[in-house]
Amino acid sequence: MMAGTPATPTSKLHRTTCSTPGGSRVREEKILVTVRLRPLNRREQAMYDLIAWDCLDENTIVFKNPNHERPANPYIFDKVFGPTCSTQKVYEEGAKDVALSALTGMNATIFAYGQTSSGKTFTMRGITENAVKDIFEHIQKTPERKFILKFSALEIYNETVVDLLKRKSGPVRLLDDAEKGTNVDKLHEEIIEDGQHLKHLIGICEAQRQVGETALNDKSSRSHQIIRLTIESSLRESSGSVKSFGASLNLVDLAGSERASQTNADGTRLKEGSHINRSLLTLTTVIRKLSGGKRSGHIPYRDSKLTRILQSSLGGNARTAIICTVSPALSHVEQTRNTLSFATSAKEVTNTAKINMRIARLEAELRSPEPSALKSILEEKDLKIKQMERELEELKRQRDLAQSQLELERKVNKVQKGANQCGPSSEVVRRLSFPGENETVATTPQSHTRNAVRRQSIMRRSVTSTDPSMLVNEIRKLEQRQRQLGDEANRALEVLHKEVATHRLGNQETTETIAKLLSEIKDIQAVSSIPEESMIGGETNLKEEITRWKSQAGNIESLERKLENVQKSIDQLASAFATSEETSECKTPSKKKKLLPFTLSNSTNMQHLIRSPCSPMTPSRKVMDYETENKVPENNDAMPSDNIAMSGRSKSTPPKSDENGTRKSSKERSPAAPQSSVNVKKMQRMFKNAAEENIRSIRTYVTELKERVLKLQYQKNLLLCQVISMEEDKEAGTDETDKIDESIPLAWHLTFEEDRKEIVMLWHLCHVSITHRSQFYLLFKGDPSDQIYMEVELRRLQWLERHFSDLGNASPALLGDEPAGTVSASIKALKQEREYLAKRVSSKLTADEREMLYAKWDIPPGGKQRRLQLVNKLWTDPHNMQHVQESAEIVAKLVGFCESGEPASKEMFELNFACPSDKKTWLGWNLISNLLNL
Ligand SMILES: Nc1ncnc2c1ncn2[C@@H]1O[C@H](COP(=O)(O)OP(=O)(O)OP(=O)(O)O)[C@@H](O)[C@H]1O
Repeated sequence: MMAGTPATPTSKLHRTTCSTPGGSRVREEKILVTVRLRPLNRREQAMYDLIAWDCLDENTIVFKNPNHERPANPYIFDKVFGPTCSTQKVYEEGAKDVALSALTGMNATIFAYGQTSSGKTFTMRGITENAVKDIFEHIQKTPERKFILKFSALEIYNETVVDLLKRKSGPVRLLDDAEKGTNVDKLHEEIIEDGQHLKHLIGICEAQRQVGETALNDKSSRSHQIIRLTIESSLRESSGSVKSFGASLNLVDLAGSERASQTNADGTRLKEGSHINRSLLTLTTVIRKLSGGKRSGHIPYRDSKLTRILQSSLGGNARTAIICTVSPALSHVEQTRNTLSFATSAKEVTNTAKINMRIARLEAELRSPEPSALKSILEEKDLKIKQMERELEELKRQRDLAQSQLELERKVNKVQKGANQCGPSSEVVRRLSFPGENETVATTPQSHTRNAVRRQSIMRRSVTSTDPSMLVNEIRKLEQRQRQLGDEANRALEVLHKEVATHRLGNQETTETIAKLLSEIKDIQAVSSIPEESMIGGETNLKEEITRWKSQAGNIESLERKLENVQKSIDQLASAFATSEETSECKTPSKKKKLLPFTLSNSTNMQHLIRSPCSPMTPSRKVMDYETENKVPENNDAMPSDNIAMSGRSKSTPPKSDENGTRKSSKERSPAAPQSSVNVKKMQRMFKNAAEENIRSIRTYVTELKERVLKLQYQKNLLLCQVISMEEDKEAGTDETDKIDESIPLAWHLTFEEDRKEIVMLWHLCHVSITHRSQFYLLFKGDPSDQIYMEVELRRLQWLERHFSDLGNASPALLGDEPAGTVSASIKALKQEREYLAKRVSSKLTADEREMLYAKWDIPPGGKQRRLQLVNKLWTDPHNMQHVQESAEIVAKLVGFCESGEPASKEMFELNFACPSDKKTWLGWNLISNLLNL
C-alpha cells in the first residue's frame, strides 16, 4: 500500500522566491494536490454498494478495511474534501490562490483528475464559475490597472485537438516554440467584454464538447477540455516602474480513466476510452518521472497531445493545482487507489513559476537600443497614440449622446409624472412586469440610461399622437374590441350554462360545484355585457371620454376575476368527476352513467362552443371527432338507444314500453343483456371521453378568455396614459410642450433603432431561431404601431438572457445533472435549423443567385458543403446592420416568407404578456417554427 507523505500547505515547498536580473520574480513550489470524495451516486446506491473510504481529517483519507484485520495506511494531501463538502470550499482551499496568480502575471493551471463519473466535470464547473467571479471582482477593485481578458478553448478528442469556439474549422495543429513551448496554432481567441460574455463562451464550449453515455455516467466527457483565460494588465498611468503582466489561467477538465469492463464500452466508446487511457497514462508517467526529482532524465511530454499542451504546467513555468476526484464505492476501490497513487506522485512535482513582465523586454531593448528595436518601439507608440485618439473621440461621442439623452429624459419626465398619477393601477403594473424587471440588467451607465429611455418609450408614443380625435378613435376601437369580447364570452357562456344545467345529478359535491358554477356564469354575463349606447360618445371631447372610460374600468377587472373563479370551479368539477369515475369503476354500469357531469344531449351545444370564434380548438377536425364519438350508432340492433337509457336512467326513469305499450321488467329484457353489456361499456367509455374532452375544452376556452382580457387591459392602460399626458400638456400649454413635440419624432426614431439593435444582440446571445429573427426583422420597420411588439420582444429576450445566465450561475447540484441545459439545447436547435435551411439553398435559389451569394459571402469555389457554409455565415455579426439585413433577406427567401406575396401578419408575434417564467418550460418562439414546419 502506498502511503502518502505529509504535505500540508505549510510544509509546501517555497524554496525561493527571488528576483531575476530582468525584474521577473520566480516562485518555486510544489503542485497543490487535493482530493475530493463525492457521495455515493444513485447507481451505486441502487446496487447497495458500500462506502469504502473515510476522511479522517482535513488532510487524510483512509481505506476502511472491511475485514478490520489491520488498519490501512492513510493517504495525506494538501487537503481532503469529504462527500458533504461544497464546491465553493473546494475552490477556496484547493484552487483560488493558484487561479488568481494569473492576475499578477503568473501562469496558472487547475485540473481535475480521476476515474470516470468521479465528479471532475461537476467540480471544474464550480471552480471555473468561482474563479471567473473572483477575477472580475479583482478587476473592479483594481481601477489603477487596465486589464484585457482573452478567452480560448480546445478539446483533445481521440488525440485530435479541436478549437471549441471554431469547431467547424477542423483539427488544429500544435507548434513547438523553443522559448514558449508548445503553442496551439490559430486557436481562436475572443476578447472578453464582461462576465456575461465569458459565461456565454463557456456555455458554447459545454455545448460543443464531446459527451457520451457510458454504463457509469450518462454524460461522460469523452475528451479533455482546456479553457484558457489570458489576462494582460498594465498600469493606467506611467510611473517610475511601469509594469505590464501577461499570464494564462488554464482550467482543465480531463476525461476520466475507465475500464472497458466497467463502462461496458464497445465501438466508438471503446475507441474513445483507449485514447483517453493512453493519454492519461502518459500524464501519469510524466508526473511520476517528475516526482522523482530528476529533471535531467527524459520526460515523455511528447507522447501525448495532452502533456505537450500542459508541459509548462507540469514542472515548468506555472503554478498548478490538481483536484483528484474519487468515488467512495467499494466497487471502484482499485480505480480510487490508482487516483490516490497519481495524487501522491503529483504532490512531489516542483514547478517554477515566473511573473511574466512584458515591460522587462521593452526596458532591456531600451537599454541597448538597436535601430530596428527602436523603430518597433516608436511604431508601437504611434499605434497607441492613434488608439487613444480614437478612444477620446468615442468618449466625446458618448458624452454628447448622454447629454442629449439627459435632456430628453428631463422633458419626458414631465409627461411621465402625469401618467404616473393616473396611470395603470398598481395591480396592472404588477401583472405587466416580469420578475426582476427592476433589477439592473446592464450595468454600464449608458445601457442604464438606454433602458430608462426605453421604458419611457411607451409614454413618448403617447406624446407623438397629438390629435385628440385620433385618441378618441383609439379609445372607441378598444371599446369595440372589449364589447366584441364581451359578446363572444356571453355567447359561449350561454352554451356553457346550458351544458351545465342539463347535467344529470351526481353526488352531493358535484351538485354543489355545478350550482356554484351556474351562478358564477350568470354573474359574468352581467359584468361582461357593456351596453352599446355607453360606448359611443358623440363629440370628440377627451375629458368626457376619459371620465366615462374610467367609470368602466372596474368592468374588465371584475370580468377577469370572475373568469378566474369559473376556472377554479371547472377544475373542481373535473377533479370531482375524476374521483367519482374512479370510485364508480367497481359499480354497475347504470350507476356510472349517473355520475357523468355532462350528457350527450348537449353535443350540438358543445359544437357551438367549440366553434365559437375565439375557441382555441382547431375548427373542423375536432368537431368531426365529437360528431362521430357522440353519435349513437344507427344500425346496430344489438345496441338500441334504450340500452343507454336503461343504463343511465334505471333508477330515475320508469322502464320504457315495448311496441305494444307493455312495460317490460329488466328481467324480461335479459336475453339481450350479455351482448349489449359489452356495447354499453363501450358507449360508457365514449361518454366518459366526451365528457372529459368537454371539460378540457371549456377550461382551455376560459383560459383564453382570461388572456384576452389581460391583453385588452394592457392596451387600455397604454392608451389611458397617452390620453392623460395629452390632456396635461394641453392644460399646461407651455412652450416646453412645443419643444417636446419638436424633439420627439426624432427621439422615437432613435429609440426604435436602439431597441432594434438591442434585440438583434439579444437574439445572437440567446441563440434564437434565425427564421424567427428574419421574420421579425423584416416585419417591424419602425412604424409607431410596432412599438408594442418591440417592447414585448425585448422583454422576452431580456428574460431569456437572464434565465440563461441564471442557469449559468446556479450550482450544478441544484440543477441536477444538466446545468445550463437550455443554452446547449438552443445552440443545438439553431445548428439543426441551419442544416435544414442549407438543404433548401438549391431549391429556393437559382444557380446564378447561389453563385452570386457564394462570391459575396466569401465561400471559396470548390469548397465542401458550400450551402451549409453560406447558411452558417448568416446572422453571425450582430454589430453590422447591413449583414443583419442581408441575412434576413436570404433566410426569407429560403423559408419562403415572400412567396405568397402577402406580408406576414404581425399578430403571429403574439403579444403574450404572461410572464415566461410562470410556465414550467418556456418553448420560446415555437409558434413561428411551427408555422414554418421547422
Ligand atoms: N461532489 C458531488 N456531489 C454531488 N454530485 C456529484 C458530485 N460529484 C459528481 N457528482 C455527480 O456525479 C455524476 C458524474 O459526475 P461528472 O460527470 O462530473 O463525473 P466525471 O468524473 O467528470 O465523469 P467523466 O469522466 O465520465 O466525464 C454527475 O451527475 C454529477 O452531478
